[in-house]
Amino acid sequence: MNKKIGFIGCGNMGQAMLGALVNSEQIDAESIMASVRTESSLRELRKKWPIRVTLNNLEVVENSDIIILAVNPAQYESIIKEIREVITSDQIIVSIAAGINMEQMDDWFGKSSKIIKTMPNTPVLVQEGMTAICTNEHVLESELEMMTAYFRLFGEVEVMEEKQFDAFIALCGSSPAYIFMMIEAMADGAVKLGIPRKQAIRMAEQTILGSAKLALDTGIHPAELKDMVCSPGGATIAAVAELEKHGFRSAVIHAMESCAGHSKKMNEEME
Ligand SMILES: NC(=O)C1=CN([C@@H]2O[C@H](COP(=O)(O)OP(=O)(O)OC[C@H]3O[C@@H](n4cnc5c(N)ncnc54)[C@H](OP(=O)(O)O)[C@@H]3O)[C@@H](O)[C@H]2O)C=CC1
Ligand SMILES: O=C(O)[C@@H]1CCC=N1
Repeated sequence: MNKKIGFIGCGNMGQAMLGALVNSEQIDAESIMASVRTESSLRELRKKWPIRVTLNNLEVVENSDIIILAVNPAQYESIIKEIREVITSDQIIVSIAAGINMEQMDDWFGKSSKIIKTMPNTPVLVQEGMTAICTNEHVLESELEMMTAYFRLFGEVEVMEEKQFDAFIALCGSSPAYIFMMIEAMADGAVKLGIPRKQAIRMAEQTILGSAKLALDTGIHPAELKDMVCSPGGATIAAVAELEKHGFRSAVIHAMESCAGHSKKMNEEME
């Protein structure tokens, strides 16, 4: 855990990863450097995190062993073309972008750079992330092991084939948004039923956390856990019937298809 880590771009996802690294207390914050585009983001970063910050992307490259590209997909091509001359063959480049494949990145780098493609999610900030990871052929097995260890600081990590990434984005990269919508909707329902908003949000959050933990810790299939809540002729099955009537599960499945489809389309548009 003694590598120098650089972030090029450090917004929502970059700061979730940065926060996890700093909070892990296994990485010296002084060994982390991040660049952003605007003065206002630079000031904000400097205020929030005890790391080195800059507006110069090349300075990040020159000061890092591992370089995380945490800009939006539309910026990838220009950033890669900006930094490729100063990247050396032993530096590791980490992509976190949706919709950009490794072949495309190889092409933009135009040389044998070591690329690790990942898809993290925002729960990495609290070390409960779920990250998928794959590499190009220039990354050694030992380097993949090292990077997996770094990603474990963020939560769970799984090596996956690149062709599964669009589906993984729908399942884990984007899904915190659906879960937060669920929390918000449950809180709205509770407010409608007379519970104050703040209390309702906290109770909904704890219930979602507890349900996920119950499923993970027991290994019981979610359908069975659902059945265990539904007492015969009881209140829960009335709610379940209503959710089915409004296509709850179908809405989730279609949303995920749309998410994965969009990610695939982004890939095609970049080619
Ligand atoms: N948000 C999420 O939950 C997830 C996002 N991702 C991926 O993470 C990446 C970033 O997303 P997200 O964090 O949401 O985006 P944000 O818009 O929050 O952050 C983008 C960052 O890039 C910086 N930036 C833009 N242009 C440049 C430049 N030329 N040089 C240096 N920095 C630049 C911005 O700086 P400034 O503020 O100064 O403009 C900002 O810090 C995307 O590729 C996305 O696909 C992956 C998984 C989950
Ligand atoms: O919305 C996006 O495209 C990114 C990828 C996963 C989460 N946010």
